[in-house]
This record gives sequence, structure tokens and C-alpha cells, in this order.
Amino acid sequence: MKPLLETRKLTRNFGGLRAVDQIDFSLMPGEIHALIGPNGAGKSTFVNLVCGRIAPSSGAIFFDGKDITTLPAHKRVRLGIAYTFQITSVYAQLSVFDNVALAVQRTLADGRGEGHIGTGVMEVLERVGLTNHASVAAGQLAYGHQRLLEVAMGLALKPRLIILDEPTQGLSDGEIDNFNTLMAEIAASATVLLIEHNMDVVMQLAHRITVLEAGKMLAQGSPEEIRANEAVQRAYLGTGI
Ligand SMILES: Nc1ncnc2c1ncn2[C@@H]1O[C@H](COP(=O)(O)OP(=O)(O)OP(=O)(O)O)[C@@H](O)[C@H]1O
Repeated sequence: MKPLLETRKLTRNFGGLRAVDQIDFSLMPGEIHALIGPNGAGKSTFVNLVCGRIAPSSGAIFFDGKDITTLPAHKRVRLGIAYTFQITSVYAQLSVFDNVALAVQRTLADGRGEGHIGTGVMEVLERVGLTNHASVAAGQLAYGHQRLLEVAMGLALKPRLIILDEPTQGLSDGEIDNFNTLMAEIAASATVLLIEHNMDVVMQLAHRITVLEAGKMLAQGSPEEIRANEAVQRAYLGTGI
């Protein structure tokens, strides 16, 4: 099996700071892969490079075997890379339905989607459990529901790779349980790259984990391997990984 996403010596400097340092990374189709590491490790910078929000200083990115290193972000979306932003990206005045409709419309406009916008929207809202909130203005949703709306907007793009940046931040325990169920279901049709600080979520969901520290790859492996890794334990000293 070939990787869906691959980076080779991917590097990004901010002035004198090397935020992402020669990362060789690969993501296999169908996998839920968690990206973890202490604050400032380079996780957001790494996914920003992958989705094209920022350009690398050096190195290369391949998606499904194609070199996308210089491809603009909107063309990466068209290839099937969806990214839900850490900072909430919903349109507060628009209804939940209309927010998702914008994403569905995008797939229809570029020929990847099929059928009717309304059907597509309701399918996605059903998947994330927001059907009953379809007509509510997004800004009126509880915070946890706004996060789910972002996931819905990502899913509406029919991604092959969905990148989620701290999706469980601000969710209650019950909402996290629902989120875990949703993730397992999403993984049946898409590959998932997940930045997550909640170790319970990471250990429960991830097939593989990559640990970044100071821009470098500290470790990679299964949840069991990562938990047993001494370098990871040192980096997370006191956090009870
Ligand atoms: N636009 C920028 N300009 C300058 N420095 C930046 C920029 N973006 C990130 N950095 C720096 O790069 C390093 C990596 O930051 P990044 O946000 O990628 O880490 P992170 O692992 O996502 O952290 P967190 O868990 O806190 O979100 C940090 O030292 C950060 O201050």
C-alpha cells in the first residue's frame, strides 16, 4: 500500500526559529494518525504546510503520489485535503444548514459532488448529530456544537484526508464520547490526521501516533509503543501519558 500523504525533509523557518525541522512523515490510507507534542512543538505549522496555508522553507509534500509542495491551498482542497481550523471558522450569522451548504456547494462547483445541495447538507448534519440544529444561527450554538459544525463542514468537502486541529477542545466528557464514535465512523471513508492534546482521545482513537518536539520527530508508533517510549515520557514528564 502506498502512503496517501508523504513529507520529505519538510522544513519551515520563522526568522531564526526552525518550527518544523526536516520531517519525514507518511500517512497510510484509512489510518487515524495523531500528531502530538508539547506546546510550540510545530504541530500546527506542520499541518499548515500540508494544507498549503503556508509555504515550506525546504522539503517536499506528496499527496497520493503527486508532488503538491507548491500547489495553492484551494487546489489541495479539490484533491481531497480538508482542514478544520483551530480557530473557529464558521460564519456566525448564517444558519448551521447554510454553513454546511457553502462547503457542499464547493464540491458541486468543482465536479466532485453529486446530487442536491439540501440532501448533501442533511446527510452530513445527520452524521455529526446536528440535524435538530439545522436552522439555528451558527453563532448561537454551544461551543462543542460549533466544533462539530466545523467537522461537518470538513466532511461536506468529501475529503480523502481530513485534518482536525484540536477538535475536542472545549467539549464536555459526554461530547467527547460522541466525538470518538464519530471519528471511528469518519475513518471508514477518509484518512484522519488529528492534532490532539487529550491523551485519552489519542490513545483510544489513533492507529499510529507521531510525537513532535521542537520541530523534530521525537517518536512514531502505535499507542502502546508511544506510551512505552522513554524519550516521549521525558518530553511529557508529569503529564501522565
Ligand atoms: N507565523 C509565525 N511567526 C513566527 N513564529 C511562529 C509562527 N507560527 C508559529 N511560530 C512558532 O513556531 C513554533 C511552533 O509553533 P506551532 O504553533 O506550530 O506549535 P504547536 O505544536 O502547534 O503548538 P500548540 O500546541 O501550542 O498549538 C513556536 O515556537 C511558534 O512560536
